[in-house]
Amino acid sequence: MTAALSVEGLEVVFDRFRALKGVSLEVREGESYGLVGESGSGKSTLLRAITGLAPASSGTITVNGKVLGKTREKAFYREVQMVFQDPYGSLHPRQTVDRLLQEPLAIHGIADGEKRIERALDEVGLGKGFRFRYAHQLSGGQRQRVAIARALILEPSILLLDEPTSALDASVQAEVLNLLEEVRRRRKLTFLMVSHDLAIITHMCERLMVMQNGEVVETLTASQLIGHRVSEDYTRNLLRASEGFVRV
Ligand SMILES: Nc1ncnc2c1ncn2[C@@H]1O[C@H](COP(=O)(O)OP(=O)(O)OP(=O)(O)O)[C@@H](O)[C@H]1O
Repeated sequence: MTAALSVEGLEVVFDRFRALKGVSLEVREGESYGLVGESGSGKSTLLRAITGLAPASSGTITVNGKVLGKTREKAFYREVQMVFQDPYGSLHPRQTVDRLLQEPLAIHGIADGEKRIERALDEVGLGKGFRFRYAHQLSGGQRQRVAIARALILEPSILLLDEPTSALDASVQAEVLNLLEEVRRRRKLTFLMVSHDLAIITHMCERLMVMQNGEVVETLTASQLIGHRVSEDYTRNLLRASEGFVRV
């Protein structure tokens, strides 16, 4: 299978702090790939470097066979979209859902906006009734659905998901995770997903990478993690720390 996304020797330095120290990974087309590791290990920085929000000082990022340059061209965002952790911060509260969805369409000069907006709202389980509501009138779960609709509206092939449900209540979390999984299957999307919750990662992802201090510790399949067939003590400790998961 071809790689949808590959990262080779990626370095990110903030002032003199090396947040990523030569990270490599390969995500296959249509795969859902997880990133785990304790807080500060560089998971978000990796997603942000892919989208151009964090400065890569060296390394190569390839998306659908195309090596990215220093800056992201407009076309990149039609291939890759990101969903952030906090649906309160990522959507302007005083904008209507319609305006939030129109914005990327206008930037990319897309003509069949009406159809895309209706499809996206249906797909995320909100429907037309939500189109002229303001973001501040929505619950956290509904906001995250709008954020997902906005990510889908340009019909990307890759979604980068940074803890997409950790700001939500447990019951809403499951609904949003199921929605993401449905959308992935329907649209044959590739996911690269960060979560601190190993149960979520093993539920959603086929393979995963464990990170620590800006480096790759090991890569595993979900079933290796579930079966505790891990090579590194760091991963064993992560498993131990998520005790609920260990008991399963
Ligand atoms: N813009 C920035 N300027 C300076 N340091 C930064 C910046 N962004 C991230 N860092 C640092 O880089 C390291 C990795 O941060 P990152 O957010 O990628 O970790 P993470 O694994 O996603 O953690 P969490 O699970 O808490 O979100 C941290 O030490 C963080 O303080």
